[in-house]
Amino acid sequence: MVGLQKAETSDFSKIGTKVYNEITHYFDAWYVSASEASWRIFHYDLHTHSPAIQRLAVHLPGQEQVIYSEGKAQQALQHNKNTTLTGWFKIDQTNPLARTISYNLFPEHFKWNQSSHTWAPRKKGKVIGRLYRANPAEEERFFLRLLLHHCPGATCYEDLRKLEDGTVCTTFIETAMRRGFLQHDEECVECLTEAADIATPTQIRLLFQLLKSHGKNLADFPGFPNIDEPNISFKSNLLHKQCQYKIEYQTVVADKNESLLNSDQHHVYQKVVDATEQHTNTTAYFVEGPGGSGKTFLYNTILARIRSKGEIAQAVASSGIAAELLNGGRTAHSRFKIPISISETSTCNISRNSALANLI
Ligand SMILES: Nc1ncnc2c1ncn2[C@@H]1O[C@H](COP(=O)(O)OP(=O)(O)OP(=O)(O)O)[C@@H](O)[C@H]1O
Repeated sequence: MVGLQKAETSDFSKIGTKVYNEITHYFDAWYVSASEASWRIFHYDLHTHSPAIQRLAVHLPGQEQVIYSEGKAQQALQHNKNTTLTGWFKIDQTNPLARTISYNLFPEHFKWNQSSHTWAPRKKGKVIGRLYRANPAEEERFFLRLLLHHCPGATCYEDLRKLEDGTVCTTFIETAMRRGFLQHDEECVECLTEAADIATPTQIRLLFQLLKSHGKNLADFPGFPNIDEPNISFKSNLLHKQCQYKIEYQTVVADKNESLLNSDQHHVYQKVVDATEQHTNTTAYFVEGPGGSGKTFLYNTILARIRSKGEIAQAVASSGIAAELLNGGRTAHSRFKIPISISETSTCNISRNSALANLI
């Protein structure tokens, strides 16, 4: 389904000198495609979520979130309600079945009542539980989260710190260590694997820094690459993306489309493809034709042919809508960092050793 597309009509030079209401601007110039319009007319779901997910609080004793109006902090504290975690401790005190289920699996068998802030046995529906994320740098909270995955039946925080022989540890870190949850660095591997899927590059760099500060490297964990390898070559993300086109697929597309080109299209196609083969040729070609005459089809055929040779072809257009129609297309402003307000002396904002400079 084609999503919402914004037709830009405003005068960008005025941004900053007058009040710019981005939301009004968005709705005023809102383009609804035919497929989206029919989707909305038939009231199809815009998004679904299956199975439902119950988010589970993970907080240290007395550190749960309390929401209060200004000046009513004391009252809010007195009437503080259970969180999903303290509610789990409570039901474990009275319900023998609840005591057999760990916190992360609890929503599959028990239902959280949002108004009474209590758990009750689930009668219908499939719901899975997800504990809020904790950063390893938070230490105690991180290890509490770890213990909550493995220790069913806790009726208070102290129970979570209890060892099998009844000894109560002073911290969650100590409990996790003594119960053997950290023996093989498995938690670190899990943490890195999870980070690879969901963390931002900054968060990943922080994790890497944390590993280094403990004298470890990725290569210390099975299945992770040794990034100290001297011969390893790193491509920038930009370059990497451009090299990801599958040559076989691009060849099939180029061959198929080439056979369909009409004589005018074929004439331009041959000229441009021949020019790309001579790498010193810097000729600019302009293709003109009425709407629907096959210009975009021609561009995509040329792009596929160049990419089928393992070479890089940058597809750019002056508007987002036009760029969408080109395979791997971007707006020229975005790709080449062209300033929005330009003067005679404007230049593209590309620094010398950047990934973009390298790509170009
Ligand atoms: N040689 C061809 N063989 C088969 N289909 C073609 C050919 N050329 C164009 N088409 C088809 O014709 C339709 C219109 O072509 P296209 O979108 O490329 O035109 P355009 O000139 O870029 O239009 P506009 O200027 O409105 O963007 C598309 O569905 C395209 O796939």
